[in-house]
Amino acid sequence: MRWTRKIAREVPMNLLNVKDLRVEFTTPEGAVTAVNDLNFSLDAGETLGIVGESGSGKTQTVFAMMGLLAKNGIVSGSANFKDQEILGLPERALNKIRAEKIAMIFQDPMTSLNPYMKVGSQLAEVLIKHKSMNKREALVEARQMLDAVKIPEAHKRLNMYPHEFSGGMRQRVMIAMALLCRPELLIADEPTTALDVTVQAQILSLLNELKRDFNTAIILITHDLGVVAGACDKVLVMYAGRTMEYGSADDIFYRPSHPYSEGLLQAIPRLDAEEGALPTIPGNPPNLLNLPAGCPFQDRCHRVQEHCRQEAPVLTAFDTTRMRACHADPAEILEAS
Ligand SMILES: Nc1ncnc2c1ncn2[C@@H]1O[C@H](COP(=O)(O)OP(=O)(O)OP(=O)(O)O)[C@@H](O)[C@H]1O
Repeated sequence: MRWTRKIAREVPMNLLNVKDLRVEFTTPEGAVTAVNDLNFSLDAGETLGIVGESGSGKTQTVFAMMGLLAKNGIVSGSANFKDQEILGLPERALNKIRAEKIAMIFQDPMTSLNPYMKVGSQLAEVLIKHKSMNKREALVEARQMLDAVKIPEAHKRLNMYPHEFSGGMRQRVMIAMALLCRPELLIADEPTTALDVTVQAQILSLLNELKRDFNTAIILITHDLGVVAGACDKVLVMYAGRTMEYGSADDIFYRPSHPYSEGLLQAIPRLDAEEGALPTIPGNPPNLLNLPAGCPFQDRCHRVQEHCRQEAPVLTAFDTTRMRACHADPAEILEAS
């Protein structure tokens, strides 16, 4: 009996399996493949960072899973959440999953909060609708959740409107709202981008704490590789809709094996850096309507070889904990890090 319990604790429960996820948009100029055969998985209580510059396909990846693609989007592949295929589920079933099992928070909390309704009523409404609570019970639970996300004087805040909160506090309210139904997965799309650095750090540390307390798995979407360092267990680096590197956060942060990850790392502001412009990766991401033959990163890659312009590298296991899509010698990149 004791042995069974021990095993149950040690073997993490697989929560989400995404296989060959592909998103194509039909546009007057032609088809745009925004997400190109993506594969990743997530265990209960684990945090995955999806990192890449603007337009790399991060948001469309999760939109596809959640049934939120624009009308001109076509999705294929598979997203298996707790042994249920969620791609292509009817709206009703998706609504239930979105309300109770997989919650989402975005960069701008005001897009999800009603400016004309007190915060307490908005939180309570979720519980009345999805947990069949009465208003009194719901307000008690709402206050407890505001406490959990460390909003001071939560009892007073219940009676305030969203505009009376600071940006960081509003993001905490959104996190509280997202966690009310105890989702098993929280998708946070650039949750700290609009906040200043100190508040950003507080929100990330809050997410870490909540993950531990509620055992919620998190997909954290960001363009800033620095954000994932302390917050994520594993990282998927995306470029032009494709996986460039996928592995443990420690590996990618401390020992990147892809030139694109190297570039993202160099673009992280460092406290010990001399003053001056932050290095960015020269050039711009390619036009998805007109991708070059070979590797999509070739024109911006400082390790480009002739081969890269002819043949797209295939995503291949590189060591036991990661995969990479690159023709360059990983040993050279590791040596430089
Ligand atoms: N409805 C649409 N029709 C055509 N192309 C679209 C549509 N929606 C998104 N795209 C394209 O899909 C690509 C990926 O977009 P996505 O929103 O996933 O990027 P992202 O990595 O999340 O970037 P950001 O950080 O700027 O949000 C972009 O090139 C975008 O222009």
